[in-house]
Amino acid sequence: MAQSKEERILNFVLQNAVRGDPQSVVDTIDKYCSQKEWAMNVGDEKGLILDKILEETKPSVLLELGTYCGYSAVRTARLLKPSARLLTIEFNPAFAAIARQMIEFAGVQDKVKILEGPSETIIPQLKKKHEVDTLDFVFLDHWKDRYLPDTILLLDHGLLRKGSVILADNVICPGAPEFIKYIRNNNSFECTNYPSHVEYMKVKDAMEKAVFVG
Ligand SMILES: O=C(NC/C=C/[C@H]1OC[C@H](O)[C@@H]1O)c1cc([N+](=O)[O-])cc(O)c1O
Ligand SMILES: [Mg+2]
Repeated sequence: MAQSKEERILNFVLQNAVRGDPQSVVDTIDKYCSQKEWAMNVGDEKGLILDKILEETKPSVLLELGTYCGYSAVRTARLLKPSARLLTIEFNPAFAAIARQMIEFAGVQDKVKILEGPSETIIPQLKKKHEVDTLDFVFLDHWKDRYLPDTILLLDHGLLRKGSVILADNVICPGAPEFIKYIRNNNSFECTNYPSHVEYMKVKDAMEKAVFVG
């Protein structure tokens, strides 16, 4: 069977990064995806915005939607305190398998748990099945037309508390217009836009931070 792009990215990491060193895994994926094959990781430029917001928020319980190869899970986990936990939801089994190996190679498997399946099924299970009370930080990077329905699911299931931070990737490209319209017009959220570029490209993109104020 021909190798997938995601398998090529993983193999490049296994052969060129340092086992147990999450920064080297992040840098190696960025090197491959900027020089050899583009892939939809949040990347180095928007990754620095993610880093800054994580360092400001100091979250203990985090949720990511859209694991893909595990780039942002590794990038996030490298900044978390030892007791913090990241749950990351991935719909595609092939991507989940790549991400699992990426996360283990980086040595952050004790902080990261991949939940395989559709976000609309898993979000309602977070409290009872995954022992979540409320979420401190949510990173939206999955299908862009799921940003709004999944944000509403988080609210409906009492998963946000005063101060919970939602950070959304790609609010310009590919764009999440319904999500942006809703979140910027909802007084329960305080929004901040962070202009940037699509990973590894000169195309304009942005991230949106929405703090739940209750
Ligand atoms: O579609 C994008 N993301 C969709 C991600 C989908 C992931 O979540 C579920 C699916 O199995 C995949 O792992 C995307 C697309 C571009 N792009 O420039 O086309 C840039 C990005 O940062 C993106 O996140
Ligand atoms: Mg993205």
